[in-house]
This record gives sequence, structure tokens and C-alpha cells, in this order.
Amino acid sequence: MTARRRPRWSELQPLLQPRGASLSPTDRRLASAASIADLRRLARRRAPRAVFDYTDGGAGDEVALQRSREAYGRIEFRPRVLHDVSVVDSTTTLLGRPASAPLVFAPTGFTRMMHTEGEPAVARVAAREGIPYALSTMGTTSIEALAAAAPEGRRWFQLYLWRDRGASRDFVTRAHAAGYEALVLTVDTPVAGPRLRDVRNGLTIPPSLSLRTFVDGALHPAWWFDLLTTEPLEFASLNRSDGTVAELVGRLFDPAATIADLAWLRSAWQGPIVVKGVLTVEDARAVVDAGADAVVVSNHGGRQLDRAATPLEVLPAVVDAVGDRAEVYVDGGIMSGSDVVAAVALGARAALVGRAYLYGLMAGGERGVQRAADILLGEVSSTMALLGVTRVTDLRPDHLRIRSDGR
Ligand SMILES: Cc1cc2nc3c(=O)[nH]c(=O)nc-3n(C[C@H](O)[C@H](O)[C@H](O)COP(=O)(O)O)c2cc1C
Ligand SMILES: CCCCCCC(=O)C(=O)O
Repeated sequence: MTARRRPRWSELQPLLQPRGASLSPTDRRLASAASIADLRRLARRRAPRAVFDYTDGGAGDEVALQRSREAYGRIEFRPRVLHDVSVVDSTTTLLGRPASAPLVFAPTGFTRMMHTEGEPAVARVAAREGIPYALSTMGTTSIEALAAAAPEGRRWFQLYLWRDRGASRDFVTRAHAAGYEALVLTVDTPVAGPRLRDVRNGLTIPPSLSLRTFVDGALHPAWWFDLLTTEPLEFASLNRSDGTVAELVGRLFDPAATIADLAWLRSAWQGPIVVKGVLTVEDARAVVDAGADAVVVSNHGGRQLDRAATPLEVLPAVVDAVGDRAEVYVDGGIMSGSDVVAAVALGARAALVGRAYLYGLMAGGERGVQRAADILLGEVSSTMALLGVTRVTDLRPDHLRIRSDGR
């Protein structure tokens, strides 16, 4: 079924080593992770609590976070049998260029806080696997350094509009000069969502030393060892950023941004623009009218407005409304390749994942991200085969039904 796909590094590695021989403890742990949920468990053990919670958590009571995830639990596949699935082709095109699967690594801020290998590690895995990766404005690696780390990769740049429009313009210029292919304008963060776990943990960016963080660190020495033995976190654009995430957002992000700013961006950037954070048909139409080439139906992984709509539920209506004029992606709660396939069957051109690769990163740096990619991409192929589908374009809504009982 996946015979034509090149074996992945982490599948090969155990075969190339004498049994149990020189596999590092990290490699052994990663090799034993069979799912993204397993990687999450490893991540939780390795990262300090404040870091894990920042990544894992959502806004408010985390209702949006849970609903986004639960929506995938309601999917019931309708497999078709006796179809030749000896060769499954998961390739597609995104923004007019080839991708090995309908999958994108979503932008995530402060990535080197999860593991010091950070964004370059994520970008290298994405490049190796032939999927796009969007660097965040709040990244801890500069636009230029990331381009140098994975020059052959498909790089998108995620833009937050800042109060200082000169700085926003500068990001656009730098992304263009460094060969980024697309801009992802995130529109669901006019102010910070209330991240209660971060408040309770006293999280600051960068993490500061206090009795609490000292104890947290003592319980997670590997993470601290990595942090202390590498260069300090480099923020893409900030010289000093001390404060809580909410303070940072309040200081930098422009709550007055409107659709006119998207029109401005359209005139300033010649390449594709993806608008991320749309949850209504009205907004999807408005941003496509203003020049967006793609929209991401997203509630920011449940991290912004709690009780915001569930992306998978909104997806079909957005596809109906703008799918003939723009590519429609979805994210939030995607933890397996079978979730990716369900999203595509419901009309998404691609699914973005955030936490899924961050759990891998926290669990084992670049090798952990590779493990996450292996798991997701392997599951995309096997789910397609088990559904009786050999091409992404053959996935249709009638390959599934949505159960109302959630079981
Ligand atoms: C730790 C973390 C940091 C994030 N930072 C950003 C960011 O800087 N910009 C952005 O547009 N979205 C950001 N997001 C949201 C993701 O791009 C994406 O929408 C979300 O993670 C999808 O949900 P999932 O994590 O369940 O896959 C972040 C998400 C996480 C988990
Ligand atoms: C509260 C918004 C923080 C913005 C930076 C990173 C990000 O988007 C996130 O979700 O976290």
C-alpha cells in the first residue's frame, strides 16, 4: 500500500542498528511512540510544566479546545471495499505547488521554548517530508536564519499586524527577500485570549528564574540542560520581550486592524496570502473579496476566544461559500492522519497541525518532530487505503458520516 513511498528515517533507523545497541534513550522512547498521544505523554514528562501547559492549553475553560478535538471523535468512516489500493498517492498541490500530503505545519510562537532546536528542526522535517511550514511572527528564530536552516523547504511566513506598521512592513520585505512563498495573516488575535494555565503557572516570555521555575526545572533537568547549554532564545524581531504573553500581545499587536489592512497587504505582497482564523461564511467571503488566496478555518487551537465555533463543523459551509475562489484549510484538534483524511473528505484542501508536531519537538527535538511527521503521514496513507481511496482528490463527504452521539 505504501510500498512506493521512501522509507522514513525513523523507520529505518532501528533496522540499521543492532537490536537495542546504540540507540540513545531518546531514540528508544521516540521509537516506542505509536501515536501523537504517546508523543504528548513523552513531552509532558520532559518539558517543565509551564512550557507544556503553554503548548497544550487553551483559553478560558478550554471548551473550544475540547470541542475542536471531540469533533473528530464524531467522525464515522464509510469505507469502500474491493478497490485496488496497492498504491496510495497522498500528494496534492497547495497554493499551486506540490506537497507530499494535504498537511501543513502551523505557525507556533516561542517554539525554541519547547526545545532549543526549535523552528529550524521543524522546518528541516517539513522540507524533508515535502510539506509547508509557516514561521510565526512570534518565532524564536529569525526569518533569515530559518531560510538558511531549510533552504529547500516550502516556507510560509505568518504575520501578526503590529501597532508599529513599519515593523509589519519590514517583516513582509524580509520574508520576500528570504524567499518565503506565502504570507499567512492571522486575524483572530486582536487581543490575547485568556490563557488561565499560563496565569496560574506565572509564565513569562522568556521564562524567568523564580522559586517556582527553579523547582519546575529541577523536576525536568533535560529541558534545562538543553536551554542552558545553547544560545539564548532569539526572538524574530524583539530585542527584549520580558513579560507575560498577554502583556506582549497588548504591547505589540494592533487591535484596530481591519479588512482595509488586508487590502494593504494585498498591494504590498505579490505572492499568495492565506488568512488564518476565519470561523464564519461572512468573514470567509470578505477576506476572499479582499484578495486572500486561501483561508484557514481555525479557532487558533482553542487558544483565543473560548467557546468559539468548532472548525470542523464550520468547514463545509465555508467550502461551499468560497471554495471555488480560494483554497480552504482547517486546523484545531488534529491529532492523527485519520483526522487529516476526515478534514479533506469534508472539503479542506489541507489540514494544519500545531500541537501534534510540538509534542514531538518537546519529546525529542528534531527527531521527535520527525516521529510526529512519520506517524501523521503514515496514518494518512493507511487511512486512505482502508477507505478504498488512492488519490486525495477522490476523498468525498460521502466517505464519512458525523455521529450525533459523539461515540
Ligand atoms: C504553542 C502554540 C503557539 C502558537 N502560536 C501561533 C502563532 O504564533 N501564530 C498563529 O497564527 N497561530 C499560533 N498558534 C495556533 C496554530 O497555528 C494552530 O492554529 C493551532 O495550533 C491548531 O490547533 P492544534 O494545535 O490542535 O493543531 C499556536 C498554537 C500553539 C499550540
Ligand atoms: C495570546 C497570543 C499569543 C500570541 C503568540 C503566540 C500564539 O499565537 C499562541 O497561540 O500562543
